[in-house]
Amino acid sequence: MKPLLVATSLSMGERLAPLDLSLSAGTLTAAIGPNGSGKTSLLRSLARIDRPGGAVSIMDEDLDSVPPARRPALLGFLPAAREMIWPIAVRDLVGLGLAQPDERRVADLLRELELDELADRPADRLSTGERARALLARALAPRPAVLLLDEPLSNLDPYWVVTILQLLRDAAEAGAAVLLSLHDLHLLDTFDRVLMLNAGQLVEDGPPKQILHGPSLADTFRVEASGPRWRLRRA
Ligand SMILES: Nc1ncnc2c1ncn2[C@@H]1O[C@H](COP(=O)(O)OP(=O)(O)OP(=O)(O)O)[C@@H](O)[C@H]1O
Repeated sequence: MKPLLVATSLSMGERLAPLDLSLSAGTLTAAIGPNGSGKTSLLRSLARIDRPGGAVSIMDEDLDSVPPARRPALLGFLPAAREMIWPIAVRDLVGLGLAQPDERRVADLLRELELDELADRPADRLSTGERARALLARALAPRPAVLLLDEPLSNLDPYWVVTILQLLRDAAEAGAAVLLSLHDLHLLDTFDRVLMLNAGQLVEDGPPKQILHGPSLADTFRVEASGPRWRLRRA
């Protein structure tokens, strides 16, 4: 099947070495790698933020030239930064993701993410995890073809980690391609595909079992499995 997203010669100066990448409908992909390895740079270059090189198309539409009103249907992006500058109400924040107002969609997401009671609260007065859920709801609102999410599971308690992973699986089953970055390697078996980055290079691309049990994981992360825990890799 033809991929939903096709990126060619994607790059971001010294932060990300040139790479080609495609993402298929119905798939959940995790980008992993040590701090500073290029996960955020990969996601931002795919979303065409920070003046990246190369080209990205979604459903054959070049992201650099789609009209702004078309973009929400193609791409949902969750940045790593969760700070809110404006005291915008949670309900309005979620609605910001939509090209057309849709009160029903906003209400459904507020309920699904248990934000109903916070709907009228300014988003800068939420806890970090509540704000993460509100920002994720904004990204999900237009049901974009591709979701690019920078550490959507950080700051979430276990209930919300499991719930959000299920929501993202539902989005994939409805036809989306989902790519997110994460640090918790114990969650990898939930994914269809794993991209492993190291020093701005894509060093592995494959199913989770292959990456988790492959030789480059310990070299990349400088840790190795020791029962259910990680320990520093032996020299
Ligand atoms: N705005 C920037 N300008 C220049 N270099 C940057 C910028 N942001 C990040 N970098 C550098 O680019 C490299 C990749 O950073 P990036 O944020 O993509 O890594 P990451 O894998 O997302 O890291 P983390 O796990 O710490 O969030 C790092 O060497 C970082 O210092």
